Amino acid sequence: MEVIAFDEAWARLERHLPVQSTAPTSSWACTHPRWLAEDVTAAVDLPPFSRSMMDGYAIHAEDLAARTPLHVVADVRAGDEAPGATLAPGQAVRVRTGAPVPQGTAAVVREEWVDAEDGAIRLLRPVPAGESVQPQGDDARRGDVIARAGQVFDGQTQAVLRAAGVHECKCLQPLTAAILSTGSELVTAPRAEQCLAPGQVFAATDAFLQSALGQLGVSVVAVEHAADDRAAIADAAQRLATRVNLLLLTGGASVGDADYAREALESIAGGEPVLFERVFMRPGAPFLARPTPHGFAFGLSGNPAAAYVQFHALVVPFVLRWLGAKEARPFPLTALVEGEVRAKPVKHTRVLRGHLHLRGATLVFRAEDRQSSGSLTGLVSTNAIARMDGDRLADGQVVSVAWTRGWLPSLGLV
Ligand SMILES: Nc1nc2c(c(=O)[nH]1)N[C@H]1C(S)=C(S)[C@@H](COP(=O)(O)OP(=O)(O)OC[C@H]3O[C@@H](n4cnc5c(N)ncnc54)[C@H](O)[C@@H]3O)O[C@H]1N2
Ligand code: MOO
Repeated sequence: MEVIAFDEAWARLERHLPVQSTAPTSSWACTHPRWLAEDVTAAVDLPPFSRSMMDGYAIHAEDLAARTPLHVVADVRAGDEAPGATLAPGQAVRVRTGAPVPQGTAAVVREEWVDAEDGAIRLLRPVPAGESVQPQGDDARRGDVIARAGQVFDGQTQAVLRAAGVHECKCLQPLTAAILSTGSELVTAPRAEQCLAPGQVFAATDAFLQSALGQLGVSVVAVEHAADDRAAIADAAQRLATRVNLLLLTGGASVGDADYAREALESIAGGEPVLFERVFMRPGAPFLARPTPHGFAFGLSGNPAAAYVQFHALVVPFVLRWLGAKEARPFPLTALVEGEVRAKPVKHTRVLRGHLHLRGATLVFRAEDRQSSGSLTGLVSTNAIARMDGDRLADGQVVSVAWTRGWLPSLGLV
């Protein structure tokens, strides 16, 4: 059986990225994150007109240090049209934040900097030219590129596109996924009164697979379980692979006589041959990948902790690239190791589960104490994985890492 290096596994995945179709996407409807398929240009100037950034008075260039009263000739609110007449020396126009300023405005002097009395204002201090005025097109001019292909299309990008008058853009289509956990020992829908029979375990893995895929905007349309039955697993794999883009099969990926994942993935009609079935990574060596007619199928290890590192180390960056995130790659960040980590010398790439946090301004990774593929409880506090290629990481050494818990770290919740 061929065993390939971690980097070779990623290289093969990259070479077999499915081509995802694009779809027009509204900037006015709330969606899960997607990725832009094309550069986007502003349809209007942003802001569309020169506007006041303060409640105050628009004044002429000759009056920036005026000592004599300025006559207030108009009053403009946000939503009003700009006054038709050009501002002349000696005049002021009362403006509210967001209101268009008249032609001839050199600055807006905020209310706190004037004495206003009887339709006139007196400056309490000189005002620099340009003060509190945002010129039309200051943020972007019509035709400027405001977002690029490969950038994320989420609420933040939608806000920019809307403001710049872009109501629709092209994004890559979102993906659908199915999870198929296999194993006759798995209890998948416990009732309150039901305990484990001898030899049984509660199915755990689909929980984090489903929630992490959801955070990537992948809709998980089916979560199924199959006993260790060759035909049942193959049938479910075929049915699900026809229905969704991404099939994640867990369990039965190893070499035992009841390990049917490879056969099941191979029997999916069409597509290309299995890209790999075993990777020099620990945990997570039994790891299958196969392009299918509708997308892709992975066979992850049955051990939940091994499936977790396989998923975050290779499946997540692959899915992100497939979704259109051009920059996605395994272990994209670096951190300093906190505490020494030692392991048996093997040619495997080890993937450590651990915790990323800030020490001052430095990102620091602390490995969980228990790294065995049989230990799952550490996942409650795990928020990252790190790559270890030798048998030792010294305290303070730079290590490549990946977040595994999305936005939670920035809230300090984990
Ligand atoms: N003779 C060999 N045996 C094994 C090898 C090997 O190279 N030669 N590899 C070992 C390694 S490494 C791993 S990892 C496991 C992976 O095996 P499978 O993918 O076939 O996984 P299973 O045997 O189906 O299950 C392993 C373990 O995990 C439990 N499990 C499975 N699914 C779930 C789930 N959804 N939730 C919770 N727990 C689950 C299952 O009960 C087993 O205890 O193979 C080694 N063996
Ligand atoms: O690859 Mo296995 O996950 O080490 O137990």
